[in-house]
Amino acid sequence: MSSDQIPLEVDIEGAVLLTNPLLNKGTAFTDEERTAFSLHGLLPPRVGTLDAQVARRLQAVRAFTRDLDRYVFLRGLQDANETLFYALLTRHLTEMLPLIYTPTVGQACEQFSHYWHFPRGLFLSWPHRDIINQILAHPRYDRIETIVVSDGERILGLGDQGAGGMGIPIGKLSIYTACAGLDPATTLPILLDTGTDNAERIADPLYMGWKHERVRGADYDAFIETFISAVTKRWPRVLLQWEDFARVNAGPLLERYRDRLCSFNDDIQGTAAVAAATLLAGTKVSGISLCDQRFVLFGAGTAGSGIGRMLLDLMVHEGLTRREAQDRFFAVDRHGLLVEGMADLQSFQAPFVKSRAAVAGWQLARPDRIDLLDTVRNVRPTVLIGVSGQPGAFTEDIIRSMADSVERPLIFPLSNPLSRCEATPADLARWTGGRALIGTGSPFPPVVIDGQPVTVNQTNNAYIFPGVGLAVHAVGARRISDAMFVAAARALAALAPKATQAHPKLLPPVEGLRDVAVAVARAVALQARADGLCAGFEDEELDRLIAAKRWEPVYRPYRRSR
Ligand SMILES: NC(=O)C1=CN([C@@H]2O[C@H](COP(=O)(O)OP(=O)(O)OC[C@H]3O[C@@H](n4cnc5c(N)ncnc54)[C@H](OP(=O)(O)O)[C@@H]3O)[C@@H](O)[C@H]2O)C=CC1
Ligand SMILES: CC(=O)C(=O)O
Ligand SMILES: [Mg+2]
Repeated sequence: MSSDQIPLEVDIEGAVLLTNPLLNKGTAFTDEERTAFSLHGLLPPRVGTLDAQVARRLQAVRAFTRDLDRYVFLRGLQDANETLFYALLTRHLTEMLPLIYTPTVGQACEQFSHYWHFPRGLFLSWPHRDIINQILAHPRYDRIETIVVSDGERILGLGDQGAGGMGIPIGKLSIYTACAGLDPATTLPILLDTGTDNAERIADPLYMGWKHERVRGADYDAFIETFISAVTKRWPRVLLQWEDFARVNAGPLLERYRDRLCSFNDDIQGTAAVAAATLLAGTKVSGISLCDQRFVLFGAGTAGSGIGRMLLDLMVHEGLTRREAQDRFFAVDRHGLLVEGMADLQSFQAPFVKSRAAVAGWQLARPDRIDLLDTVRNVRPTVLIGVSGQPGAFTEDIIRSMADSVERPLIFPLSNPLSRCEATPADLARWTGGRALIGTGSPFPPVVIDGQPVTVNQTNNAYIFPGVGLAVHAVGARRISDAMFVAAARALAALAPKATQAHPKLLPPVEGLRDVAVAVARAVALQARADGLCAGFEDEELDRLIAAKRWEPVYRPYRRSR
């Protein structure tokens, strides 16, 4: 008998059972179960199947005209019946992912206080900072193994959404379950509500968060310390993913806590790994090796610095000195190319700052500032990566200039959601005569050039974090090293479909994300073992360990607990 057929002991009945999303089966409760759990009369008489339920909900999702309505419907389904929600998601991943994740989740975070109808996850707010231990102590959280936490300050490229940022931890954890197969009963989305500086949210009478300007500095740090102390006390082996924190906090929080609990920052490390993987696959198509590329990074913040650091490490690993690797790297931020002596340089940007001598002979439009176009004209990059949240920043001039000096330019406008992307794939394809190898953070509508479909790779960290989490739980990793993310990147790059046509795919398709999670998990687990971060295991045990952590969205039979 497979584990899915072993009856589950259930101790609730009637309407209470039907309103428990982890146990509810809706119309799929069998006649025997309806008798055993006092469900007769509460459901229409005909017993249904999961397949029929999926078909019904798919029809309903498709009947809406607006994606935000589809999102609200799907969130309602998740709150009513998680098995059905995940069955729908996993069977129609390509169609559902943009609805529960980027781009739609961006709009959902902005509108959070307007469509909200049912609690999910935990809101830990500054006014309740003294009772965090008490809140976490509830037995309903006994099984928690994975947390995604945000403070809502940098939601995608949409800035501060305050409490509405909760949409992101919910969405990320849905991907953990759909792709990595983590049991939803073991996941917990958390929003740390330390106020918002978004004037629109504060002015909104329906805003549900703490209406107060953001707590900052030492008070903020003390709040996070209280939170982490409570988390590590309650769940010493938990995996915690930091998500969508502002630039000022993202890096420092990762560094402060990565040795205190098993945690990583998805925007820094997950994004770096997916960008590196797409790029490694791209080097095979362009024929230019990693160490021969010239990189321009637009947006030297959280994601940008993570991508930059991983690429530097990879180039050093391939044989360049750190200096040589840095010489191939140019980072443009809000005030232009990062050059020594500039105001507002951040310590995490240090590896990417150019000396004045390095840019001395450059032709510039203005003497006081080196913008992206100047940089592209002078560097003649082979790779252009955007993580700035600035729509339209990759202009026609910039892209045409880049395409003049490289046959297959690698262009990755990674900012989310669609409205924040640095350029549309259609424009990139047009301005480069279809030669660009394109990666975007969110899924775009298909592009056709000269009658040929142009591949747009969805270079999103959803290709990485599910596999990392699966590995952590499968082998009981205590901590997460940068090398584990490099292993994830290499494993993903190795899955790139063989490049046979003019518009090759650099990443496996989204419908393959479940297999990707397993392949990434294998590589990450092996690296965790090599780094001494988990107990030993035999190679041949690994597939079994991974499979044992995978929950499937199927209905198990129930019997009453005695
Ligand atoms: N595809 C993917 O998987 C991922 C995509 N992203 C996307 O990347 C974007 C950035 O995220 P993240 O790095 O965390 O955000 P950050 O705010 O940390 O970084 C953005 C950087 O861009 C800079 N910037 C702002 N305006 C300009 C401008 N006009 N020109 C050049 N630089 C500018 C910012 O400077 P300043 O702080 O001064 O404003 C900041 O340094 C978001 O849209 C996010 O959705 C992020 C993670 C994963
Ligand atoms: C994808 C993601 O993590 C972001 O845009 O922040
Ligand atoms: Mg993010």
